[in-house]
Amino acid sequence: MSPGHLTHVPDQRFDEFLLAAGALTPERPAVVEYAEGTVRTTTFRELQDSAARYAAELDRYGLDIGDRVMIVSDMSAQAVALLLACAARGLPFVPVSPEAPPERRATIAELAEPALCLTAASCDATAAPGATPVGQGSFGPEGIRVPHPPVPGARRRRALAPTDTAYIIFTSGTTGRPKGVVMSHRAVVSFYRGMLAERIVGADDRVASTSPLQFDFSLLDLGLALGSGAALVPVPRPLLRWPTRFLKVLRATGATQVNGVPSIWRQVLRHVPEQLAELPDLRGVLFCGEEFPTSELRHLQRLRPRMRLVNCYGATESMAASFADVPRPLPEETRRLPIGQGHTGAELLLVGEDGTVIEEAGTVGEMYLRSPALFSGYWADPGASAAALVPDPVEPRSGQRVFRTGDLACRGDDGELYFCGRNDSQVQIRGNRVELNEVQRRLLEFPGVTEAAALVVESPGQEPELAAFVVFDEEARPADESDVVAFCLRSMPAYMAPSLMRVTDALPVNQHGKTDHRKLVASLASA
Ligand SMILES: Nc1ncnc2c1ncn2[C@@H]1O[C@H](COS(=O)(=O)NC(=O)C[C@H](N)c2ccccc2)[C@@H](O)[C@H]1O
Repeated sequence: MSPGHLTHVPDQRFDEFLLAAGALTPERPAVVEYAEGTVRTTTFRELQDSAARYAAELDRYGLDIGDRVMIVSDMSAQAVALLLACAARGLPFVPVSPEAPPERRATIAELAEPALCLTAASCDATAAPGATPVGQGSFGPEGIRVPHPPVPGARRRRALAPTDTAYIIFTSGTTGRPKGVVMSHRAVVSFYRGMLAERIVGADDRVASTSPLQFDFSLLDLGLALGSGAALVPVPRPLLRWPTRFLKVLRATGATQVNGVPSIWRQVLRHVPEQLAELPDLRGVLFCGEEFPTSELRHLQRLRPRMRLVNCYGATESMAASFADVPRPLPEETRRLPIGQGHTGAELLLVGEDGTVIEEAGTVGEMYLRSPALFSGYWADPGASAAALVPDPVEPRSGQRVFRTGDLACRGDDGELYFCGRNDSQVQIRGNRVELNEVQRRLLEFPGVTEAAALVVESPGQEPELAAFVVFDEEARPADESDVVAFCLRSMPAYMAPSLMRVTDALPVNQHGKTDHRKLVASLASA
């Protein structure tokens, strides 16, 4: 966008944006689903009708603008219709994956206090422990069923504003409690518009989505597909683990674009590269969430040299921040991928420890994001919100807030930004955010554990792994390592549970008295 030139486009709700392009072509496919060998298509007209039916059913419960609806489901045509219905009624949706353990769902419900918790009729997620039946229900092709509906409260709102909340995504939090990222209709639609300016897909594309609904990557895929008048192809999560079945879904649905974290390609590249090379329709891949190992990226490029590869960088606090095409072919000397400088309408700044903006190439700084797509704040956490949404370092007097990403980067000679890691204890496991402090706190809750450490172990060509070390009280009988892992899995998603667990007599400390992570990692090698 040229400086000073703002095109006037009226604010749209999340659902209005997503249905606008398809309204011009109502008979075209909006969602293409694959189940047990059959492909089922939902047109834009059918999707709009389903959303309208769900919205009318939601009206029965007398909910007010801002009342939350927790949705436990994988991505599907029905789930998309329900997201659209909630948005049309100003009801913030809180997406939770059926894979999330019941205790995690209970924690999110405790924090978000949803008026309704609707579970997809097709999924057998067990009820969260201690959940009261009020507001618990299901949704599916037959509609919404809530056996014990909530009693309507007094209405406090008259009309929805663009700054009202479209959704809240709960992600790993440093305090050991999930953090709720609150995204407004204006923020999400601003991001979607910035993303569409990158021309990643067109109306004839079919965008395969491989992320769970509770990961905002799935919402990016939804906006990229429907916003472009293209079709969304939800890839059934269980099939992702089988490379041949994953490719079979792509072939059967005619997917032309595949979005996902880098690790979804690992097994395909390892076991069935020739099948990937032969896929007839695939012409684009977008990845995000963590760095794509350059060796694997080169392999992918060799197999499909004409395919466009887009590196998407960003955090849930703005859905994403930038897009950068991977150079084709990737030069041999390339060690780091460019992440771009901010999508259309957004700007990534590099800021030094002294708070000044860094312009020169080669100097590492922390990325701050200026964007209309910034989140409203963390749910019920004004302190964390104020620490993340800070005064504009270029002109603090303006009152404009920018997002402190916690990510380090440096500018190349080409002016491009290159990711250089984090400045805190947040790590990415298979593209998912993990706060090591949250894992550590959970380990310390295990009966008898007196000390705990969680860290990430990285080895070339392998996925980063979570390692954990626990020390038991002398009087306590040390538990089996597997019991400690199971204890973590009860309250956290699988990607947050340590895959390397060690019971040890003591944690080594360095000269500052801090846990010596290097020695812990070395102890794994010697074991
Ligand atoms: N392309 C990258 N290279 C390298 N490190 C990265 C990259 N994309 C994120 N990250 C890292 O992941 C962190 C964000 O983690 S997160 O909040 O869980 N969100 C995500 O990972 C997904 C993110 N919301 C998203 C959703 C949809 C499309 C793009 C991005 C960033 O702060 C970075 O540290």
